[in-house]
Order: sequence, then C-alpha cells, then structure tokens
Amino acid sequence: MLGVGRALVLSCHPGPVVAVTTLTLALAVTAGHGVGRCLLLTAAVLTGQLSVGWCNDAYDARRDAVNGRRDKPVAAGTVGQGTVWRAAFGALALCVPLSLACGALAGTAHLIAVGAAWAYNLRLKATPLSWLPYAIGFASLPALVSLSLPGSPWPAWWVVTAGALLGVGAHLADVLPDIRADLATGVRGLPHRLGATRSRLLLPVPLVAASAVLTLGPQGQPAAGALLLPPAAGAVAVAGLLLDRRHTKAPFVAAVAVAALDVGLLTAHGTGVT
Ligand SMILES: CC(C)=CCC/C(C)=C/CC/C(C)=C/COP(=O)(O)OP(=O)(O)O
Repeated sequence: MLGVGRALVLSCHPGPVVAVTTLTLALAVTAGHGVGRCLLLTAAVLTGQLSVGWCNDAYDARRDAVNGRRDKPVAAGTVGQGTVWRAAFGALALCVPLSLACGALAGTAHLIAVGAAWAYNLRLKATPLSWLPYAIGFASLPALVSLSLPGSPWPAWWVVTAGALLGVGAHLADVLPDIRADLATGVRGLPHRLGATRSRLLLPVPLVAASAVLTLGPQGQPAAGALLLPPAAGAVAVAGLLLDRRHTKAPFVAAVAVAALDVGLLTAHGTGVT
C-alpha cells in the first residue's frame, strides 16, 4: 500500500505539481485573496496538476518502458497503469467542482487549461503545437486568480502575456533533457523539430521576454530595481543551461526560478494581476 502511494507520488510529476501550485498560491496572495479563497484556488490547481501528471505517465507507459525510464513508476512496474488512470480521472473529477467554485469564468479559464494539458499528453506533445498547451496553461493561472476576485475583473494583458511566455520557456526547459529519447520513439514536438542546440539558444528568450513584459507592462515608470529583473532572468536561464550536464532538470528549475522572481516582483511592487 505504502509502495503504491509512493509510486503515485513519483508518477504525478511532483516537481512541476509543487512548482505550479506554489506559484498559484503566491499569485493569489499577491492579488489580495483571503485565506479561504487562496486555499480553494490552490486546491483547484493542485488537483488539475495531479490529473495532468498522472494522465501523462499512464498514457506514456509503453513509450517510457521502451526508453528504459526507471524513474517512471508505471513503466518500471511499481504501480499498475489502471491505478494511475483511475488516479488521473479521480483528480480531474475533483478539479472540475473546485475550479467552478472559484467562479464560473475563473473555473472555465482553468478547466480550458487543464483540457489543453490533457490534449498535450494525448496528442499535441508530438506536434509543432507542443508549446501551445503550456502557453495556455500558464496564461490561465493569472486569469483564474483575477477572475476569482469580487466582480471577476479581467487579468491585465501583461500578466497573461508573461504567463504564456513563461509557459513556452517551461516547455522548452522540460523537453530538453529528453529530446534524444523522445525522437527515438517518434515524439516530434516543437523543441524536437528545432533540435537541442536551437532549443537551448531559444530558452532564455521567452523567460527574459516574460520578465520584460512584467517590468514594462504596468502603467507608470518602473522602479529602478524592477529594471534588473530581465537581465536577472537571462542570467538564471543561462545558469540552468550551463548546469544541465550534471543536473538534467537544471533548465526546468531555472524556468521555475524565473517565474518565482516574476511573481516576487508583482508582490514587492503591489502591482496585483488586474
Ligand atoms: C495550469 C496548467 C493546467 C498547466 C499545464 C501545462 C502543461 C501542458 C503541462 C504538462 C505537464 C507534463 C505532465 C509534462 C510531461 O511532459 P513529457 O511527457 O514531455 O515529459 P516526461 O517524459 O518527463 O513525462
């Protein structure tokens, strides 16, 4: 039983689940939500992320086994594929009412993103549009947080644009370590089509652009400290790329660190998300 629980934790893509859920909580606090609403938003995003992560591992089990992925519990035989599918649908069944409890528009924005992420798992990750579900997913988070405020205000264009750019960066960073193994099993998303070298060169671009949009987008003169954000984002992205020989997840950790810096800027300057 303990073994199955552990395998389910490892199978849900725990790193991205924790990162995306924590960033959403930080955004919710920044937007001025109370404790109860922060917990509801966090629960909606957590269940969505769990459903996406489990669906990904259950669907990819055969491919992961061919690639000898011992880090994948279903492929390694530690947990049954059916168990992980049931977990994915169970989490999705919780995600729907939790999302809609955040508000009809807010919940719809989040559920479109979760649907796009399932479409990534089942089809889009092997197409030139592999980046799109990530862009939709990350752009939906400020939309969920903003539309869940009293009066359902629309999120500011710059926070949605920055979210979409961070999503594209997260996609490039997530795929980089697996490009060769993916190509061997016929997965040809955008980073695979660009190739490892061009994907590496491209990775800092959306991460720096996201930080620049957040710095320059809000009305008024940006604070002097805020102008340091885009170069800092570039430095973090390049550091992630330089460290990836020793730590394959370094580019993804760098992308998450840039997102955390971006949310930190919003919090520090009280800019909010609307
Ligand atoms: C807010 C929201 C809904 C965001 C979701 C964005 C999104 C499309 C996430 C996909 C996450 C995921 C399971 C990637 C695994 O990809 P992989 O199969 O290429 O990598 P792997 O080999 O490590 O499993």
